[in-house]
Amino acid sequence: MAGDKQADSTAVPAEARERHARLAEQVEEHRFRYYVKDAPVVSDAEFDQLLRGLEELEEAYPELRTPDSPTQKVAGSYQTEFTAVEHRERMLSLDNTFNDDDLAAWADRVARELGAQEYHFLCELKVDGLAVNLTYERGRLVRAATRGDGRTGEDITPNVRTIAEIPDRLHGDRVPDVVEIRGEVYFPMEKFEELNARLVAAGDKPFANPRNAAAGSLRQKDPRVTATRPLHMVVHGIGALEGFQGLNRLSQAYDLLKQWGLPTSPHNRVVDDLDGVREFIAYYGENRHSVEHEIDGVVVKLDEIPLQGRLGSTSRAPRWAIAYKYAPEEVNTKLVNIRVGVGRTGRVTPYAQVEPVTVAGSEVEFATLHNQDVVKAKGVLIGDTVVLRKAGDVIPEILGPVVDLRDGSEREFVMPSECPECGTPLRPMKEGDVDLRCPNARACPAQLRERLFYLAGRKALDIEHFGYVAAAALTAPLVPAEPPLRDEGGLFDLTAEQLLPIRAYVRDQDSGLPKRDPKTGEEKIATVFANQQGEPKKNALAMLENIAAAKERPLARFITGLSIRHVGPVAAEALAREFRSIDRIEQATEAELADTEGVGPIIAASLKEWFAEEWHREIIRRWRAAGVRMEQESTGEDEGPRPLEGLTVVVTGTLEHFTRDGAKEELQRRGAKVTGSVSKKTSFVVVGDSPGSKYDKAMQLKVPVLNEDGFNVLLEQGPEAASEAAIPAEE
Ligand SMILES: NC(=O)c1ccc[n+]([C@@H]2O[C@H](COP(=O)([O-])OP(=O)(O)OC[C@H]3O[C@@H](n4cnc5c(N)ncnc54)[C@H](O)[C@@H]3O)[C@@H](O)[C@H]2O)c1
Ligand SMILES: [Zn+2]
Repeated sequence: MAGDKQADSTAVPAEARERHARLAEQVEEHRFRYYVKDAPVVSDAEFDQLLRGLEELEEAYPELRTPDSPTQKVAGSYQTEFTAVEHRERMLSLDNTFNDDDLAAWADRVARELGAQEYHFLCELKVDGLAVNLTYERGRLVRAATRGDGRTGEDITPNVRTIAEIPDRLHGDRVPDVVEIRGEVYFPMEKFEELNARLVAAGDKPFANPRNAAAGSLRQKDPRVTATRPLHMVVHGIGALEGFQGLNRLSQAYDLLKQWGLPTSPHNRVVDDLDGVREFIAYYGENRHSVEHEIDGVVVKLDEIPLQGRLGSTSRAPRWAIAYKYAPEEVNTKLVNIRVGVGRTGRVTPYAQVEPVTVAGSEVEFATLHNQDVVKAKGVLIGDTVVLRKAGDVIPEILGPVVDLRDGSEREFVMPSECPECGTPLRPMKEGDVDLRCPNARACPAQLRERLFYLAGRKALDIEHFGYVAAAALTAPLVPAEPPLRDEGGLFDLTAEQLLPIRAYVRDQDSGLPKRDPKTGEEKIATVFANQQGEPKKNALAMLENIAAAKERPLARFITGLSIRHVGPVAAEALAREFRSIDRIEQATEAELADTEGVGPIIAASLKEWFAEEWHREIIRRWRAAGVRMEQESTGEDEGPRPLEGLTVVVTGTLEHFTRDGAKEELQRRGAKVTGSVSKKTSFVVVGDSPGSKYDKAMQLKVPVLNEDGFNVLLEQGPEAASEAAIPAEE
């Protein structure tokens, strides 16, 4: 074999030639799975890597760059179930860059080619969907096709007709004889989970991600199926154009497309130079998820259409445009196991343990699965290769399984019936709840650990040097047998002597599991608070000091730290503002709690339930005995007169000079009570723009209504003057 190749008169080593052939075959195979089956088995990043491998070989050995190399073609041409149709004008792909240097090199090339000509860059979002070509003749949609190999695509006209935002007829009288419109059909991320759930329930294969869902939904034999899918389109180019003159700028052409009724993108921007492009790239890098569709990058185009022609195209991509790709947010990895974790309110949630992968800059080993219904709906099996997505700061999630890689060894997840940490049978809190809970709230080591960690965390008491490992060590040590904390009550009584003997598992905060030594595989156990001489570690002393200092934290932080269901920092603030001490919250009636703005009936009921538990009240007593006040500090500014004492005010709608919270604060500072619903007892309703039903209710009940001017009168001159400034009730 090797001999044969050497006999070949070429300079390409046999090994390189073989590697090229192998890679080319792989690329073709993956393209087939991606473009025809709508079910790729590798991530885009892995695919791009293979393609780059080919390109690098061809750089080194240009002879390998034959016209039928996958690097020279737009995808491939395949036999499919659809009728083949020729595009009038070729549909091209785009050259990619992944960094600023390559982008600058492209811009330099453009500058060199165009010399002294003036030109602009048109920045667009790179929509992650599938490319479609719409042909309109005399304003009527006559054909829609996929890109195919760029010359010949698949006829999907009946399918495309089911997409509501694609017009059957172009509006206006100035429409061309013939125009090809290029764009991207996409599937909205927020509908994706629902679709997979439906498919799985019907026994069909789920999609691995929204892009495949778009392609798979559009490329249906039966257009009635397509019609049930929430597909959308964004147009981003023009192909053939007949009987129409005078298009000079692509950005202006888009305005025209918009007038014709086509769905153009609201995000396009024309900029003068590369710095403008960089700004656009940076902006959408930050705001990638504020857009209605998934994007995988930015497309930069030369805006001047005649100059585009001067730069021309290669066999696969225009030279006048370039795609800048963002770091991928999706990777493929193996779903090693599905475990369940117990949260601080006892909620038991399945989570995925995957083979560790790096995505969006961080290593991921765990992904959320929410509850057992979500696991079912996603159609994932333990052992599957899955598509994992990590978008920005959001917790990593699993999009879907790569069904085509199953080998039969995968197994279904079964929700355990008992708490993994305390063995208590799990049950829903209320009938009909999807979530299962461990009802052993007080003694379940997982719940106690999580509650304590939250109590010491940023949102609550913010105790430095009190992390997850400490929370676990204090509540469930291996030594001593009796843990220093049986619940949160003893937090402020901890002493150095209690800490010193503690030996405990070093637990991982994401999974709650003991960490393992990477070398031996054994679970890590540590003397958490003492050094080798048996003296307290610096951190341990600092922790104790910080615990003592935390006694002075504002009331709201204590309320937050109690892990009362539904009571987060916002509700805690509202409660602290209104009631000013933990005792008054305990003594308040459910109705009084519910009537507090920012609280409402669900939280009110939850508070009542919480205070009904004896051991909960004991926590408060012990904290108080340790010197914690849990009362709202009166600051200097709060000491002022309280001219609005006794009034109950509702604020609704948008005010011009106050935020809603700002308005509330002004009222409360003057002693008024602010509530969320209008009743006969309401003294005033302050209305801004678009006030809605509360305004109607106030009018109905003849409660005085104040606009922003009236509100200022109330703040500055008091209730009597405000009554006169009220909007008269309609008769
Ligand atoms: N995972 C796999 O197995 C697999 C296989 C094949 C291809 N792929 C992926 O498909 C992509 C390659 O496809 P490609 O050759 O179409 O290149 P591309 O997707 O990188 O770029 C070209 C396409 O971008 C689209 N596009 C989106 N927004 C646009 C805009 N504003 N202006 C112009 N065009 C816009 C157009 O449809 C155009 O055809 C890569 O992301 C690759 O990873 C993946
Ligand atoms: Zn438990």
